[in-house]
Amino acid sequence: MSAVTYEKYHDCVILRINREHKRNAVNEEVIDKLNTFITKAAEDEEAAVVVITGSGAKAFCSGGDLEVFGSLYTADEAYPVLKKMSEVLLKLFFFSKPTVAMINGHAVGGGSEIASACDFRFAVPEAKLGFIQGRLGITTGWGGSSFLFQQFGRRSLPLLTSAKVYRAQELESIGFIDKVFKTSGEDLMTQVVNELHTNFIMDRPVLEAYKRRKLDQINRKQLEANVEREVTDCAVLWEREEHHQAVENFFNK
Ligand SMILES: CCCC(=O)SCCNC(=O)CCNC(=O)[C@H](O)C(C)(C)COP(=O)(O)OP(=O)(O)OC[C@H]1O[C@@H](n2cnc3c(N)ncnc32)[C@H](O)[C@@H]1OP(=O)(O)O
Repeated sequence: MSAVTYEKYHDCVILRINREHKRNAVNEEVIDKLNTFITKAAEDEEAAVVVITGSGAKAFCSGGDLEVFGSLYTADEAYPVLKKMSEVLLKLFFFSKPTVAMINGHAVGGGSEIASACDFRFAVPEAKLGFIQGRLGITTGWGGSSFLFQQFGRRSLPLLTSAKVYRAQELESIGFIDKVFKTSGEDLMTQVVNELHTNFIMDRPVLEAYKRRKLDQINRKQLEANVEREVTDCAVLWEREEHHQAVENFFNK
């Protein structure tokens, strides 16, 4: 099965990361497929909204695949891989239609960065989200904190510096998550589509025009420069022993 699937539910496109056995961790195939499918969704005239989610009930995304990313040792090795994913998330951030992260379980590390690049965040009641990169001796490195500051302002810093994992309800109470569904389960995508059809004007040209108004507020060149600095900072921290030890600890737990 493909590492990411492109599914249609009426006028919604669902991009689903399909690596449940690794809690939907991101490897190179996920990066490439997300890139391809974001372009496909932009060209899809039926699609009004794009939803990103993970497969299974346990995780939205557990961040970078630590087996793949763990084999990168130096800053020079880490930089191009971090950069590649940051370019995909920039493309998602500047996507022409509204985007939703449907957080169906844990969203940690890079998973929280994907969620931060979306316009809206919905979650199941059991979902948890954390910018845990600090616990691994690194920072966000896919643009996640730049997207977070852009959308969430000064309330962003505590989420990053704590490196804590938060419950969906806590994040809803501070406005980072827009909607926590009452139940999870197999009909999750039906709930998402119902939510969109109840609370969104599902008229693609109208939604695209409002998305343009949002993006009009943003200095794209500045945000791209911020993301570049974030990638570089993370790559520099990457080669520290603290980081390599934390990755080793995860696999030895
Ligand atoms: C550039 C990237 C920046 C980053 O993303 S840094 C952050 C990297 N991510 C992490 O440190 C999170 C690691 N994962 C976890 O903390 C937990 O797996 C998580 C998401 C809370 C889910 O917990 P559980 O549901 O109890 O699942 P579990 O730990 O037993 O894992 C099940 C199987 O999945 C694997 N897995 C989970 N996250 C992974 C990852 N990121 N990379 C590679 N493999 C990963 C894990 O090793 C386990 O595999 P196995 O079944 O033992 O073979």
